[in-house]
Amino acid sequence: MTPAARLLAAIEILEEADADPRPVDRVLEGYFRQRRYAGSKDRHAIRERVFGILRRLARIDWHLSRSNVVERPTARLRVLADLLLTDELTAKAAGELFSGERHAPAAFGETETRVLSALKGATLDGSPDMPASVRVETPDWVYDRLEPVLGDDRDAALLAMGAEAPFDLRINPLHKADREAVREGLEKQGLVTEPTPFSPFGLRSKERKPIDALKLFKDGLIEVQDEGAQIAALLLGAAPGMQVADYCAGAGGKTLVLGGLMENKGRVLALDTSKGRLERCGVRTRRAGLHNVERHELAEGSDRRVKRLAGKFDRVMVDAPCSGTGTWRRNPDARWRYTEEDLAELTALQAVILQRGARLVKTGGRLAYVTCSLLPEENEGVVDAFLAERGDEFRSLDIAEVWNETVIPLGGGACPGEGSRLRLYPHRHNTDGFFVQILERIPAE
Ligand SMILES: C[S@@+](CC[C@H](N)C(=O)[O-])C[C@H]1O[C@@H](n2cnc3c(N)ncnc32)[C@H](O)[C@@H]1O
Repeated sequence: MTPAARLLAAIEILEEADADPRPVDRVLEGYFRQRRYAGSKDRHAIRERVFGILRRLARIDWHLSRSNVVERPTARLRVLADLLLTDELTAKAAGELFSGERHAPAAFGETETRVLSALKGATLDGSPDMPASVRVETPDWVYDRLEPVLGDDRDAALLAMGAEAPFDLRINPLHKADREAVREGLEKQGLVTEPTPFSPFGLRSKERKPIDALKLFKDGLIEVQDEGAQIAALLLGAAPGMQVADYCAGAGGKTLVLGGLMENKGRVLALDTSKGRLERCGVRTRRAGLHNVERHELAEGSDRRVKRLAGKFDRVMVDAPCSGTGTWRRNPDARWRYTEEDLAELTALQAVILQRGARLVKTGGRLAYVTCSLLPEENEGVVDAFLAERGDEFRSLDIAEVWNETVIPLGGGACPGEGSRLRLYPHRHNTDGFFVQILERIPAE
């Protein structure tokens, strides 16, 4: 494909993504499935442009709105503005790409020509009057809420959220494979990795590569998983012989860690409301060689089976649905998916889910509340409200103690958590943003 054809593809994908509620990754997959002629270099360049524009969206739109020419930016205008502001192309060079020839974007219309002259000489980050929240690509309602948790670190955290995430893999704990041997095996397949600093099962690559065709993957030895998610799962302390519930198991990212640590002894009950995700969880647990994972699709409202299981579990993971503000590195479009109004709905759901998960914990058992959100409302807000109501039954554990007693030692020196809470951030830990708090059902005197 020519550079102009790649730009046309980026415009089409951005248009589709605007009208499609699915994550942009899925839109890209669908687009390329219908265009098999696009080679790997084309796909890479198109993905870079689309993801790059999404990572720069607030700044691009700010420049466009300041031009006073357009009310609502279109995909074409965003691509054009990106060429001028980021690639710093001249109007003439941009015009050569928007040539209107076959497979190239149509030639500029009147509005676009006016935008070209309004943006002349401007660069993406070169305007001192750009508001701070725009500079770090964050909706105002999120930016304001992060001040109390991140203080002076807020902009550094959000800028780190704008970078591409490293490609983290996890070795299956069940196989007790030597991490170095797996690392060497991957290197022979052309994937260079290094051990992650905290998780003893993690390997990290700077390069993102499909692993589905690798024997190590097909044999269930490796999976893709951010190191932060690995840490969150490890901190629950699942061990052989335990009864463990994974509430909100989804496609089983954390289930696989819990089941692997339990060496197929005891039981993991994977619960979720999504049938499709639980099916994917089944495929993954089979590939991982786990026989002790049972899956159950939760009924809407209160679930009869879960009710009967009250007080039966040694460990319960509540990996609650959330705004995903901690995952913006890999889902740049997620920044703009949720609104302030959605937050109230999410926190109400999280409170209900925490209550339901808590019901399953036996006396002396543990409950992990985990989100991949940075927002205090979804994290300590939910746990504090729960403890205010049920503080006579549950107490928070000191996160450093939990970290230190984790059966499989975590690396990276001292626990980066404080008090009862662990917060992981890309700018400090090079993980996605995560929140973890571990509660214990108070044993009888
Ligand atoms: C953060 S994701 C879980 C990710 C998963 N634990 C992993 O590690 O791959 C949250 C999950 O909550 C599920 N969910 C949404 N509403 C729920 C509810 N009311 N009860 C239980 N699960 C729910 C979603 O289907 C989604 O799979």
